[in-house]
Amino acid sequence: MSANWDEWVEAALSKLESLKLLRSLRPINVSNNSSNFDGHAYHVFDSLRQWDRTSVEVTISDSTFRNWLNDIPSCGAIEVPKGEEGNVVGKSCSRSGKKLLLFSGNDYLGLSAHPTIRMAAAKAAQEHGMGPRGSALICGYTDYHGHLEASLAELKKKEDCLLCPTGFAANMAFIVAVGSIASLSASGRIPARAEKVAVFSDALNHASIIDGLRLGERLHCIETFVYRHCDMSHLDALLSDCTISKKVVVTDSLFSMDGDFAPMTELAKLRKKHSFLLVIDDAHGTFTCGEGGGGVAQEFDCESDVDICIGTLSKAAGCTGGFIACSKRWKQLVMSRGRSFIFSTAMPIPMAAAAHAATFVAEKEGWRRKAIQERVQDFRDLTGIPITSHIVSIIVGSEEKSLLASRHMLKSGFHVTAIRPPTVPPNSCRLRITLSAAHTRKDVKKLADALSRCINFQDIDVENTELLAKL
Ligand SMILES: Cc1ncc(COP(=O)(O)O)c(C=O)c1O
Repeated sequence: MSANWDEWVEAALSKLESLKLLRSLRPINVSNNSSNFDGHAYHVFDSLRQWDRTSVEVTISDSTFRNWLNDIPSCGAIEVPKGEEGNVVGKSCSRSGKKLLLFSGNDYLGLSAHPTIRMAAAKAAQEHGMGPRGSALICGYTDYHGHLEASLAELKKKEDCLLCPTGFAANMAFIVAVGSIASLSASGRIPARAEKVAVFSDALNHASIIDGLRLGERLHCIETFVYRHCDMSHLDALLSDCTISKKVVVTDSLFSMDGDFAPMTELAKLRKKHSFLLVIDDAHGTFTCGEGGGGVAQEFDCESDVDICIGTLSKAAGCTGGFIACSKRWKQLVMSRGRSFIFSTAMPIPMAAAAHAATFVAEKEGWRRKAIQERVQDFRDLTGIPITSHIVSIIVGSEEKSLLASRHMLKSGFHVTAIRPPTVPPNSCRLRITLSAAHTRKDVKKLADALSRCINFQDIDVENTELLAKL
């Protein structure tokens, strides 16, 4: 991190201390067995097992299937499939409904059903229930949370880590906290322009980053500069023109809707040139990328160039929750100023226990990352589409075309969602396909066959991964 940023954080913390606004975590020890956390209790496996299929095989009722085909809006009431005698599923009746193969979830390693992770959650629930319910600053933070933070800090090669209720909350908390540096150092009540924090944000960043920036602007702390997607010349020019000294660049590391990687090496070079704080949202890269699952920065060998790594436990870890891996001083600042952290209940103990087990399993079961890469290669071989990650974005254009394609896939037995505005810009509606370690080559072959009946693979626009729909 640039020396300036260290100084600004120190000054903000001193100011908070003088105002008696510095906050602390006070872990409550609920576990009397620290061996819970050293990995001894965790079993790992060396290949795909039957339970992994739970994360990609689902059933929906016949009426839900019909509603989806006809795009009938629903509030999600679940219709319990009935057996011949009308018994509830799980008693004596057979399960009816439509079986689908999911190519739409974010459980990239297939860990949500892993026995070690189930066991960790179940054991913690048996022993502690949900644990103390309250914000982490009041009574919601336990030794389970502390151990999870330590394992995530180690994974991300950072000094420390702060858990948040979700990844969305983590991005909001960090951005509001970084903006608070402007208000804490301002000479007047409202920061003057030069005292603000200039945040440079990729045009395709996740909604939680955008909302955090909107809030920071509303609080008169942040001025936002949006650079064209992954366009480093544009970013360089914006940075060079900007007279605000406190500069931050924030980017998704692997873009959730497009499946492309941020240009990490170029970002690291620009960071040296302009001394900005580099913040990445590694929601889709954590556990899936890098040799040990350390994420996109590990994959691109630039972990030390990333100052702050934000992530989620709701995707490849198969759990839920968010985190900010950073220095101890940054952690103190976010704990004291990040409102979506401060004013929200801490994650339940079983979830912290499950995520801790998932962190361990994800690192040890490296074959899962290899399996994802193999599925990516299978998809490339079968379709000729030069995808670079496990998130496949097939742009079909209009909303109507994307819905037709998604309906065709549904009829063929695949859950592949059509992504439409406001998630993506108008006329760039797409099919978003996600590949997981729980998929087999056979699954990808069947998917490609079904896709080939609604998409012309040869008409691909490689630049935009854009395809012409046959429908
Ligand atoms: C890039 C990115 N960041 C953050 C989030 C939010 O994570 P969570 O689902 O844990 O709130 C998501 C999830 O949709 C995401 O795709």
